Amino acid sequence: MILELDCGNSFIKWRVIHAADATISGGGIVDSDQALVAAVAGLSSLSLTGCRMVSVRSEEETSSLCALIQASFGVEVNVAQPVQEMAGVRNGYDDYQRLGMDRWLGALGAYHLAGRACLVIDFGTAAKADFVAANGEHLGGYICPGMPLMRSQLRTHTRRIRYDDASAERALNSLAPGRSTVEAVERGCVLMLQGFARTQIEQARAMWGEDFTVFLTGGDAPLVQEAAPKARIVPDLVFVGLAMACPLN
Ligand SMILES: Nc1ncnc2c1ncn2[C@@H]1O[C@H](COP(=O)(O)OP(=O)(O)OP(=O)(O)O)[C@@H](O)[C@H]1O
Ligand SMILES: CC(C)(CO)[C@@H](O)C(=O)NCCC(=O)O
Ligand SMILES: [K+]
Repeated sequence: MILELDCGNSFIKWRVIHAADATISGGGIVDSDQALVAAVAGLSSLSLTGCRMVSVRSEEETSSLCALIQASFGVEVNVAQPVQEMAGVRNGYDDYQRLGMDRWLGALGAYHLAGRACLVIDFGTAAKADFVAANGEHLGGYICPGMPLMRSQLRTHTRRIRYDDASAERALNSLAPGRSTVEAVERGCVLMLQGFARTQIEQARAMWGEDFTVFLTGGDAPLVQEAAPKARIVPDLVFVGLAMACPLN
């Protein structure tokens, strides 16, 4: 069994797959290293043979999590590293090491799945878009605040925007003009994300006509789905790229 980890800025997504056929025997989302170890250890009949990880965290945080995994489960951790080119995709950054590894693996996974030009839009703590041309050239992308960051900036920098998580969730049953603070903020931020998605799709269309595939991923992808009706929602897109970047046997 292989432990797969996607360490984002706010959450760690994990899953355990069987090495032979890649069937999934467990997975989840946790908000700390300790919660990760507890959740993985709680899987029945766990016998890990390896671990692969992508991290956008600092070197220190990443190596301390690797040490914890090794101490807890006795497996080496294979951490995905930046490269200029892999699986037919060429990194488009001036300095390829600066491109976020979650973005790079998402682009690898998408191009592998689509086999043609693709646009990957990932709605996590940050929202990001990446363009890969039909010949595998990564053209670059965009980064902007995701839902959690937009929300918290408004809450932090205004005196009178205050609401709890439960009312935030209720506010998203519609996108009609808000009639309360919580509705106005939550729906306004969702419309920002949808506008981001629509603009990227327009740009892809200007370059590629209709010959491209849109992938939506990240925890907040469902909020944007209606703005991208033809998109494929692939929650585990980063894991697809991770398996390509860190093959284990
Ligand atoms: N089951 C879930 N657990 C945690 N967050 C969730 C869940 N479902 C949806 N979300 C939402 O997903 C968002 C976080 O997305 P994600 O986990 O992709 O971010 P991240 O990987 O930490 O960030 P980034 O990829 O930008 O570094 C939050 O806004 C959160 O509310
Ligand atoms: C943009 C984030 C924070 C999204 O997780 C991550 O991909 C990252 O830290 N990237 C490095 C900066 C860049 O991609 O240009
Ligand atoms: K991530």
